[in-house]
Amino acid sequence: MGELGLKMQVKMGKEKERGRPEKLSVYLYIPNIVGYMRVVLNCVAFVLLCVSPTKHSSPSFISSAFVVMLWMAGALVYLTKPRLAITVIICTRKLELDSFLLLSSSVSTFGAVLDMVTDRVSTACLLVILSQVYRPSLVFLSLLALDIASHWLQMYSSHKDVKDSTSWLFRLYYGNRIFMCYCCVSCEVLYIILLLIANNQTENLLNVSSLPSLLLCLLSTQLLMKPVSRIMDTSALSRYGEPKVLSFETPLHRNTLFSAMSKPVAIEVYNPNGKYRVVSTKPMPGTRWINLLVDQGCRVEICHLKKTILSVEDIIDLIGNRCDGVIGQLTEDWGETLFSALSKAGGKAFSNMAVGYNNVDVEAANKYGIAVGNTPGVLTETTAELAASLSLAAARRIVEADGFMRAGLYEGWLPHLFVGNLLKGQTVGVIGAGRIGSAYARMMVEGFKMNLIYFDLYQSTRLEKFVTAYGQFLKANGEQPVTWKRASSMEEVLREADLISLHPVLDKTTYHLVNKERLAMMKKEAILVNCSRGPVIDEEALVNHLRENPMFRVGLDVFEEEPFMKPGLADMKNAIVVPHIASASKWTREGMATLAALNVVGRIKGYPIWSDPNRVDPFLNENASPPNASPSIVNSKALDQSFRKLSMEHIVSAYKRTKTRAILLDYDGTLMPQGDESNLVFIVSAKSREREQVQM
Ligand SMILES: NC(=O)C1=CN([C@@H]2O[C@H](COP(=O)(O)OP(=O)(O)OC[C@H]3O[C@@H](n4cnc5c(N)ncnc54)[C@H](O)[C@@H]3O)[C@@H](O)[C@H]2O)C=CC1
Ligand SMILES: O=C(O)C(=O)CO
Repeated sequence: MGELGLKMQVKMGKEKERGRPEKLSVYLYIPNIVGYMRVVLNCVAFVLLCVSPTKHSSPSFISSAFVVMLWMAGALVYLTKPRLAITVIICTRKLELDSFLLLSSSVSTFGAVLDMVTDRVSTACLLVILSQVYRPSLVFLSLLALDIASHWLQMYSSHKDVKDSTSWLFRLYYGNRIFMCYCCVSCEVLYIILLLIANNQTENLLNVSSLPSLLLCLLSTQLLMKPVSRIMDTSALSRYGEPKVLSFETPLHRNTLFSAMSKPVAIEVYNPNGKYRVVSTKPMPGTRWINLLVDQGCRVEICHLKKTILSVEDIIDLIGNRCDGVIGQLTEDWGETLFSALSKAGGKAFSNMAVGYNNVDVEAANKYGIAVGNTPGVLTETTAELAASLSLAAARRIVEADGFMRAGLYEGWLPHLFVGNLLKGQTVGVIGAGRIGSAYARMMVEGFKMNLIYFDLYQSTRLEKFVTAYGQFLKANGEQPVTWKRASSMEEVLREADLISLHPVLDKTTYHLVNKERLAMMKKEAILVNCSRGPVIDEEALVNHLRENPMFRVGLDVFEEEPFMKPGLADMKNAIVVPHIASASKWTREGMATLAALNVVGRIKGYPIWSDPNRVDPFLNENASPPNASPSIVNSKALDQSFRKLSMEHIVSAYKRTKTRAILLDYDGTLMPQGDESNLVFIVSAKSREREQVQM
């Protein structure tokens, strides 16, 4: 650990310069200094005593008794620990008390203390005997004091709180069990050798009638107990599916020296010495996002608080007094208070792990110059697929039928049993035909040959072209062609469609977009699906409508006051309700985490903003490094007006200067150079929603 300590010490010294809390750096220094003293003393002891071991007559009765007591205590703890761990695991699995599991493992404060105490008992036994059989005994007693002090201090600072993948030494130590084992037992082995040397000079080691020999045999057994108990422990934990708990890659961060003893702070830290501090308010799927942040020099802190929705106060605590960026969740209230706290902590970026950002006060972020990221594109198809699933489940009454079967009510096929709606040839209505709305429309048109009617503030020519082409294809094959219509009002969609799916953003214009009056306009047997945001529907009005119209069905992924449902909704057989899982596919969630992380680090490092948030594939390719850009920053214009001020003249002169190959016209008003000199592309403000590529 000595060299590791040095590395940590040097890095922490630098850290201090960057303004980390000094308290932590000091704590990290102490164990390392103590550690070095230990190494030096070990060497002195070894040389001194190998050269001229002065055999002490015989250990006094008191010290022998002390040694035996220590040994017994150590052995007892070792013998009971694996069993204790297994019992706790079984109980916690049954009772779902994960915190207990954490407590019993060696990454919790309690588990780590237990670990340390048993180790120290073992070392103490040897050192006390050595101090009796050798002179000067003071060396051994000092070694014992140092051993205890250094391990105790280390536990509350760097010990097991390290996953610095950039350091070859840490990788070797934490990634290689054999090397780690060697480091852990080498001191004890050294002491045993000393004991053997001393005993060999006078008596037969196997002479169990002599007290030192007997103790030596017993102690050797105890040294073996450590690896044996570890193996039992690890295999027991992996059998119960929690090998991660014992892994050194899942450290608990202890950010203050003593408060950690009573209340472990549930923060997982990666790359503790990273230059930029990025906090994630929740653990997010996959590890790529962590690796990408670490590669860019970030210290990543992941909050593991059991609470599902973090309060503003919780997040203020997480931000602390130095934080460069935060990755947050759509359940959190990112307003003036949090942006002000983040700004005070030196923060530059926040990203929602979501495409929707109605939980974020973008004006407040602008005020503090903080970038707000979101995660478009990666969840488009996944979300559309859930909307399609809810549409089918509602049309064919799948959930009702499933409950019927499970209740043992099925007595045989009947002509009227769970009759639902055929989708083919009917009209699908889409409100908000953006990325997800369009993807959903294509699925329903192509998959079920439905006609399309949509309402959006913008024309979706690409979607229209798709339906036209598909209609022509069907016609050419002798089938009834599908049709499309862009409605001039939302009411038109409500009146005409048989199945309506809501995909707008949530803002002032879409709040209670579907209310009592508009529900009344819909067909009595229509199906309504909502995978956008709960408040787009007046949920109370919906419950009444469902009650009065039993053949009207809904599929809801989102609710007005999540996680709650309005009274009565849960009792409605004509409602299918799922807990906001529309984007919940593994690939998508991992991709969302990646985009959110890259948004934050991109802003921190001053990278440009990606030209097209609808085409984020280059960021999601796991086999290549992502572009040095923030994939999607929603307030880019407000943060950097200069992008917008560039005129066509600038573009043309830039084209001539740099041999730009193409210009992309985009609706969102940002102007961003992308690519390298030889392949420069500008994104130019334009009124049209559709993108055109103009070859120059
Ligand atoms: N349930 C879930 O898990 C998920 C929900 N979402 C929600 O879906 C929303 C849409 O996501 P994307 O399609 O990626 O966004 P998008 O920006 O591509 O599409 C939103 C569309 O809504 C339209 N719109 C805005 N105001 C409107 C109005 N008053 N009337 C009609 N249309 C209006 C916009 O013009 C735009 O075309 C997100 O904002 C989010 O709230 C997104 C992903 C997953
Ligand atoms: O991305 C969003 O907006 C969600 O609702 C969760 O995927």
